[in-house]
Amino acid sequence: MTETEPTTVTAKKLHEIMRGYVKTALLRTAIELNIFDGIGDRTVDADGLARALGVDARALRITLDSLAAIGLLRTVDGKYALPVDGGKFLLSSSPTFFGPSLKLGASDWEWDAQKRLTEAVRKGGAVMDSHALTPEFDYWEDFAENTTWFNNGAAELMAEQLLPWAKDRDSVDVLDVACSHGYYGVNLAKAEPKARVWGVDWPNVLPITAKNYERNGISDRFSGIPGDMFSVPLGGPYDVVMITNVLHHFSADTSTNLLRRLFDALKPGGRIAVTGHTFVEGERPEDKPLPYLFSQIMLVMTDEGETHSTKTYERMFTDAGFVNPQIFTAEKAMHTVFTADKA
Ligand SMILES: C[S@@+](CC[C@H](N)C(=O)[O-])C[C@H]1O[C@@H](n2cnc3c(N)ncnc32)[C@H](O)[C@@H]1O
Repeated sequence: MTETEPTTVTAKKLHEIMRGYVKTALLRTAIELNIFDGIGDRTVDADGLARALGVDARALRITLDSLAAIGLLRTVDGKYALPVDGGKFLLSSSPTFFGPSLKLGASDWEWDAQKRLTEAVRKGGAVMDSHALTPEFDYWEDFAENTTWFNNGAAELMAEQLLPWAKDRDSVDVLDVACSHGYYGVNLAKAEPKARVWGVDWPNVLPITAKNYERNGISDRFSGIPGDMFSVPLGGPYDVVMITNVLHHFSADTSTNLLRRLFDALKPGGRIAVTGHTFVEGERPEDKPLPYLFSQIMLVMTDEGETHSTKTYERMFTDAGFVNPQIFTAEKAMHTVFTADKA
């Protein structure tokens, strides 16, 4: 590990961190009140916008100034406009509207859970009554409904890795474990007409998956397997097993046991495809914060989950019997894609 500049702490930095929740509240409120849609491509004054939105004018002026202070609006001669290119993420008409993500990342559940972080650190895991490991947890319905475009980059990257390999196979039967919205299977099935997908998830989530397959015109190639991925009969054997953004809910040992079960569901010569946040062992959290902050979310959501390193992923694959573990990253993908084969 190389020596670098020592981390400095200033009162300003502490104030910013301490009041980080104010920024979360501002973003939530701006979306809930349709402030960005209300502005659109115009430059508006606070009083007019307050009338249009039916809110208090003084309170809105304060909120608009605060939104400008954190870079989510621009002020022009005392009026307000969206930041340059802001509409891409801030307008509900945009295909990359960020609003739905707030139902997860700024949800009451996540907020309440982080308020109890101290308890979670004392205990070593989730303290909320319902959490990621609770069967039919309603947060997973919101996840399936609202994890929109930002999963697509990794889903595309995974399909790009699987398609050339799948092209010459007689069948492409896919098991998508903990499939949620189903985008990973949808992406593959849309590009590979032979692909048929069986999706495992809790019974309250699978109707949302089915709707997404229907929306994409491929519902005839999707079947749901409702139940607990650790115990439900998985059917098969399959050519491909996917398990995306799930292994970080568990310790490496529990994940390896699950991978062994998935290994058994694959045909010889089959392939497993996994995605997740990860880090390279030896890298410093200071240099690449996201995977470490994601672990912090897993800490309050699960009993033993955390972001696994690339080395841990490789070890989990080989301990579960897989060969040829590979890692793929791309600028467009927020998550890393891993594949490994059943010899
Ligand atoms: C973080 S989401 C991942 C969803 C999707 N694969 C993705 O990459 O975005 C976790 C999913 O796992 C499902 N899940 C969690 N525990 C499960 C279990 N024991 N059996 C079946 N599904 C489970 C949840 O319902 C949820 O849909």
